[in-house]
Amino acid sequence: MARVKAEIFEIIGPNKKFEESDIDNLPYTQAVVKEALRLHPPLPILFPRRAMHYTNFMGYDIPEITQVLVNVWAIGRDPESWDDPLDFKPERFLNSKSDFKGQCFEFLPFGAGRRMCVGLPLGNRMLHFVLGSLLHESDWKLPSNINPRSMDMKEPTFHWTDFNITFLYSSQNISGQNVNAIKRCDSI
Ligand code: HEM
Repeated sequence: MARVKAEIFEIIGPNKKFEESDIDNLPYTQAVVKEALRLHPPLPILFPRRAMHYTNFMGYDIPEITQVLVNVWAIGRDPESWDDPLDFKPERFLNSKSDFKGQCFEFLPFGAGRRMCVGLPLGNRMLHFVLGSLLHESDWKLPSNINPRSMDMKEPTFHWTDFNITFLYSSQNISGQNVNAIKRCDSI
């Protein structure tokens, strides 16, 4: 928080209001927003997709009419893609090409493909604008009797190994399909 504040004060100064046009000049603030979205994507599982026909994807058989759920929450914490995945380290996004425009498959807080979030430009701007304005206008402190280390910031959710992609079957499909032929996709 101190580093974001320092960056905002250096670029904007104490008297001017935070404006959307300032966002492009705040790389560390952008990295903080990305790191928050990596660890805490507001939509942890993307909207379901359905395979229109049989396909083989990276060696995995996906029968027709399979619903595919992409677990963005787990992908964002996958140790194969991220160093120290559970640590909040915005620096990992500085000088990195990793972005959430749907091309970096290890980082998909707005989804990807045809059904990716149409509100990305607005959502992205608002996150920076709200965070930036709150930090620019006010000093934030915990009450004196609260210790940051003792605060429970855990989310009541599953462990990353539970699944990265799950295949569900409609009842009409189960009867006709060899379910055993379908492998679990642990990493994408
Ligand atoms: C931090 C802000 C936001 C995040 C993280 C977010 C995330 C997402 C995600 C993950 C999806 C599903 C994409 C997929 O399945 O590939 C989605 C879809 C969608 N989002 Fe957002 N969203 C945000 C803000 C917004 C805003 C501000 C709007 C509208 C003003 C919006 C409108 C939509 C719509 C309409 C869809 C459905 C698109 C479709 O099915 O074709 N989102 N969003």
